[in-house]
Amino acid sequence: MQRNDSSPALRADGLTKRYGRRPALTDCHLDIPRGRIIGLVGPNGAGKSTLLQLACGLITPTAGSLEVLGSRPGTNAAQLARVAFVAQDTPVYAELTVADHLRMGAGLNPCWDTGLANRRIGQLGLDPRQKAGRLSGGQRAQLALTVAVAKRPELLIFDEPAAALDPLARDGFLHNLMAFVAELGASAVLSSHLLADVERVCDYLIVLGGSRVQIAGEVRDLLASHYRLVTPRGGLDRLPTGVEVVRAERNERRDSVVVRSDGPRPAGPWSVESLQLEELVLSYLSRAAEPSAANAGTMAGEAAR
Ligand SMILES: Nc1ncnc2c1ncn2[C@@H]1O[C@H](COP(=O)(O)OP(=O)(O)OP(=O)(O)O)[C@@H](O)[C@H]1O
Repeated sequence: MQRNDSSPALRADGLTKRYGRRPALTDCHLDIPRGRIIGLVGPNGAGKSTLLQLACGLITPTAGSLEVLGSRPGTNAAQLARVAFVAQDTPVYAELTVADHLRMGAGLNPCWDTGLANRRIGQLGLDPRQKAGRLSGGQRAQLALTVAVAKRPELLIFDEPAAALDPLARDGFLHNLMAFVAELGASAVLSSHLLADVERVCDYLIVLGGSRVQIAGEVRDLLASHYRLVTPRGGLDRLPTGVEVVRAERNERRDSVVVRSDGPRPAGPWSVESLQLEELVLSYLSRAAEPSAANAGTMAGEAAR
């Protein structure tokens, strides 16, 4: 049941969540189109699970707003049916069999796709009579993915889905995730500490750090608008104007600055190096972790002083 609806997959406006006085998310703004696989990355305690739980309607914001597929999350059964959530550790019911999970999914979800669920279980080679508690970690993750996808949701939400899986199981899981998202024409958001996984499957990135969105955007655009300038030591004063310094590093021989700029890559007495996604993420996370940076970028020239 795919709706012809152009509202964003996720839209956050000043989204803030505090637990008591502890901020988990602070003044977050997001506007993410549909049809993306969104990678949500950030260090422990950055607020990733909090954002995903808000998106499922399991918790509510302290301030600001969040819309999922154009509606407030979890407000009614129809909205719940449009979103599938797989929590950390891909929970399944240990005493229920694989077939029980599918029966339960069919009973609880109005758009349940029995054909898809059975086909998947067959492809995975899972025995429908097997209790879920006796499945391997990889099989449990695949069962949870199957149940989530057979709902035929418009948005799939995964909290660290592949963290406990060995590389082969992870590879299979991610492959299936991409295939399902394409088959359903859905969007997906997954949090992960595994940047290589994010790089492989995600076309949109959110970096959370210190409870704030550090950067968000299409991966392709982010990689095009960020690069590293390298100069001999002391060369930072000669950076071009108009570039935002994300992170500056110097050692005895050279200065190196990761910058953001939407303009053309500047010519000058520096070399320009493209970034891998991992380097881009680490640059923002390093900046967020620096107390003096106050999470704000500096413009060219300021960084060198
Ligand atoms: N139920 C809760 N009660 C109180 N504080 C909480 C609760 N849930 C999360 N927090 C706090 O909110 C902050 C964000 O936590 P969250 O679990 O969202 O981070 P995370 O990025 O998912 O971390 P991790 O990568 O370790 O899973 C942390 O400081 C955490 O201690």
